[in-house]
Amino acid sequence: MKLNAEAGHGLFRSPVALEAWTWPLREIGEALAELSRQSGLMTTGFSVHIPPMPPQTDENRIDQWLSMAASQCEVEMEPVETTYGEVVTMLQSVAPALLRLPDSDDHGEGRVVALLRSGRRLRVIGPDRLVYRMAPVVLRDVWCAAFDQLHGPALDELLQAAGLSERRQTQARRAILSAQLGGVPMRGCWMMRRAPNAALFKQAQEAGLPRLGLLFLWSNAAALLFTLAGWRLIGHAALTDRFVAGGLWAWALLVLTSLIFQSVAAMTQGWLATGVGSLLKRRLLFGSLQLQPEEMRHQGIGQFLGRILEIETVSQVAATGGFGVVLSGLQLMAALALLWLGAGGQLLTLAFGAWMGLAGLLLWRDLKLHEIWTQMYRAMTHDLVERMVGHRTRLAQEAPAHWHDDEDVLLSRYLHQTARLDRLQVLIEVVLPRGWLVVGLIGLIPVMLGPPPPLESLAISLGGIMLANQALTQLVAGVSGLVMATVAWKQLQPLHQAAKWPMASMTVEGVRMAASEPPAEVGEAVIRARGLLFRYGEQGRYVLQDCHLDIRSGDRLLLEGVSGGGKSTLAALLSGLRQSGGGILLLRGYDWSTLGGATWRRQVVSVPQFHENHVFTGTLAFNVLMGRRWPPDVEDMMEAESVCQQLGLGDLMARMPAGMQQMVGESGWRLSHGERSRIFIARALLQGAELLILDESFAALDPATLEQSLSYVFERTPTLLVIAHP
Ligand SMILES: Nc1ncnc2c1ncn2[C@@H]1O[C@H](COP(=O)(O)OP(=O)(O)OP(=O)(O)O)[C@@H](O)[C@H]1O
Repeated sequence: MKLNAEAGHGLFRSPVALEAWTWPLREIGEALAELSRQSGLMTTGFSVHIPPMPPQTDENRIDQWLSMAASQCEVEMEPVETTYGEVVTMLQSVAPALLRLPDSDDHGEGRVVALLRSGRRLRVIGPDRLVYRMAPVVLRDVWCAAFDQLHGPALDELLQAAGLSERRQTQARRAILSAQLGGVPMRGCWMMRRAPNAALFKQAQEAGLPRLGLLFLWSNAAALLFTLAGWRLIGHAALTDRFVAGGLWAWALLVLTSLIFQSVAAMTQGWLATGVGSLLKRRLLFGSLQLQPEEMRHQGIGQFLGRILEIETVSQVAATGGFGVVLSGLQLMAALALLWLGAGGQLLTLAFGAWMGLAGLLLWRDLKLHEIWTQMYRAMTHDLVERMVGHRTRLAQEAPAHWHDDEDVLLSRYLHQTARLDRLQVLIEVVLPRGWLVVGLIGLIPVMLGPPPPLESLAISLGGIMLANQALTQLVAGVSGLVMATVAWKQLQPLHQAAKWPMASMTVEGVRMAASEPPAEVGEAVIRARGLLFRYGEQGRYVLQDCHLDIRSGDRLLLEGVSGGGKSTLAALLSGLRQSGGGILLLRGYDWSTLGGATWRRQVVSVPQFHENHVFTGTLAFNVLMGRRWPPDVEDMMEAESVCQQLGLGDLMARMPAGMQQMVGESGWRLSHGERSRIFIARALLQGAELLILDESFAALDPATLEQSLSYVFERTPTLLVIAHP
């Protein structure tokens, strides 16, 4: 197949075969590595080689392979969906991206396009690492070829019969197909982004923040310079008593130019604030998702909530405080220059330097007091949330007279600290800027006592004193904001640090195994455990000791034992939610570090006990299809509905007005204990794992529903381990 792509950077312009600028599907990992290199998103010098993907067409597995390849290349691939009618618009903005073409080439194998640049001319990277340029419609035609071929022939006949020229026919064909198929969803595109755990500065660079910062600095400096020039002009005219029309025009022009620069600075400030805010939020949200559930529990929900609230402080106050400080820095420099040039000379400049030193000391003290105050404030939020969560226990356990004792102590300490902080704030916000005016005027007294200075240099000194006062006011406001943001940032450190951890562990071997190995044959070893050891914490007693276990494909096992005997702990080890403290644990012959956590957890799925599991606020479909690619396609939805029906949830779905799209969870449709436990089972079944572990999942079901659900689970699961009490 030949298409009108141009090779190189315009070196030659002959039509190039499709095979030259598209990659075989099995080399999708290599295409991704090359794309991340050429787009500049991968910064490490060494070359990454991703082995060929085992042959397959399953979208989920291709997704998995891509995620693995992306994690090796410091990027993240996000699936993008569009519609037939919007393909060209999407291609013009989606790069860097990978596009999977329908399996229609001569070898019956799918192909992939590595889209490097979007715009009016697309640039794609071929397997020879050369860049090819083409119009968006060329790629559109290739991507949509399957649809066009389906509907095209009948249309072509009609257009030929209409007697249109060839060019008009092509245009009319595209327009009619767009109108007919405009809403048809198009999948198979993945947008490439820098991984959220990449260095913060790199992400800021990508968002163009340093450039915006420079523009902000530059426009403010220019605005200040033009304002000072305006003052100079008008001051000179006033002192020499020489007002001329030309001078007034020049002054108006200077003021107008300064206004223009101020507007640019204000606009840039807005863009910067939004950019910094969204960057921080994205980063910290990613960090919070990286935390282990155990860690969150250890910190408590109150501490966690307090931290989340701090995100808002950092993103809002850091930006506004930062702008204030930058602006005041510029004004301070200008004020120092004026003070030096004016009648006050060295003495006044030194006095201002000393005053700045005092300001620095007070602001440092402010930072320290603020830190203590924020810790108290967060401890109170933590305490309040914990008390709200456990208020019934408190009502039952404590005498009414003592219900609020601890709160009173916390509150009085907090108020004491607040009063100290308020006193310091008065000093900083009121005394510091106004006090300087007094000091500045006193600094001029020696000048006034000597021979009278020229009026112009006296005016410059006065201008310098006023400007320094303005700069101090600005500085105080800016630094106060920065102090708050610094303290909040310290609170957010655990989230920020967590955002630097490597993403969900995916190894080449693990993904290759998941993508290529056929399901285990009946009787083949799935799990092999030898001498497993486990205890909670460093000091606790061993919950599992010298544990041996073999699970083979096709097994239906029942695990019974005394309460607290370690059954759920074993399930957590087998499903990769916890790591054993010793012994050997193999999944189909591979250990944890070879397979990587992501593959392990896909192969063994566990439904934990009721209190450890969650129905999320979202649709029923979302809750049962969480283990699959989202958004789901029609087949996923049909399968999910059928699984729910088979687990006896048909009645519930019939009662729900929106069926599978009904909102469930905290604020949605209320579900019974038994309904929730079957939603958990459906979620696990739909993940299609090799081994399913059900931990007391049937406890809330009546005998008939239990039998129906159990026989369906038997039917669908290759290997099953059920934990139950006798
Ligand atoms: N997160 C944890 N931190 C510390 N100890 C724990 C933790 N989870 C469980 N344990 C302890 O480990 C032991 C085994 O608990 P596990 O939940 O595995 O038992 P089980 O056999 O599943 O019990 P049951 O049949 O009552 O559900 C118990 O003594 C329990 O107190």
